[in-house]
Amino acid sequence: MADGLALHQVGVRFGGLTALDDVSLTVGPGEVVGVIGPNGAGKTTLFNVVCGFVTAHTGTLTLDGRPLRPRPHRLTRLGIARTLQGTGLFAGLTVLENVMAGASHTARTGLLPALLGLPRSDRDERRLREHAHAVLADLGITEYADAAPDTLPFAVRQRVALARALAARPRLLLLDEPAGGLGAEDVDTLAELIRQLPHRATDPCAVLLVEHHMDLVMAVCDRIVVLDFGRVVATGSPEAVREDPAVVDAYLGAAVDEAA
Ligand SMILES: Nc1ncnc2c1ncn2[C@@H]1O[C@H](COP(=O)(O)OP(=O)(O)OP(=O)(O)O)[C@@H](O)[C@H]1O
Repeated sequence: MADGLALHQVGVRFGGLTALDDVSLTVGPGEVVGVIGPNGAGKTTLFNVVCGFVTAHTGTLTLDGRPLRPRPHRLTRLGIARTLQGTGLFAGLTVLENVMAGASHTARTGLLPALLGLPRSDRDERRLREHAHAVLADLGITEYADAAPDTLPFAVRQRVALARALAARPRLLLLDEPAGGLGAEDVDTLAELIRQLPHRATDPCAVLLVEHHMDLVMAVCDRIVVLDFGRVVATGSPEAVREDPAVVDAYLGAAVDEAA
């Protein structure tokens, strides 16, 4: 069975409403895969299934061929990290501390030794701090290390949220609408960053990107999965998907509905 993440015929219902129906997709190592679709197509539900916020009623998930039953608090231990809509940064912590929190599961000592200030927790903290600094440098935001997140422009906060996710050294990064609230120039910078992720010298990772922003998806994805009414209506390269009549139909239908 293939390496990476795979969803096999996943279905989700909310009461009488079918949010996902028979959805299959894969994200292999080194791939950037995008999920797009009009409003209500099921993108957020799919993201939530992979994060473990929503349980699939039918179908299965696998990671490297092994059954995956995601739980939000256990994702990083599986090598999966995520960013959510908005930045979700801790307001009481500095940028550096937020990024350290992203990697804290790698610390060998638990909370108690840290609170008691035991030597091993000092070593752990120094290691986390150095790693967090390296990730900030990698993303070009070292200058904000000591700042409080809520004093920073939104685009920088987004980047800090990404740094926090990357600090966990994921093999797979899940991005939920990372372009939301960004201007055109910031979207271009983000696109460049996402494209690099699978090719980084240290800790390269695959990406599953759920996103409204078509230009971003077209610019960064190797493969795009198009959802409409909870079903996959097309899968392929950006070029193939752009030309696919089912995709044009899905978006045109949505545009006509909105106009009405
Ligand atoms: N917790 C829930 N309870 C009931 N219905 C839900 C719930 N979450 C989503 N839905 C419904 O499931 C369908 C898919 O919603 P979802 O949010 O996944 O779509 P989406 O593609 O992310 O939409 P958008 O682009 O507007 O964010 C919609 O009809 C939505 O109203």
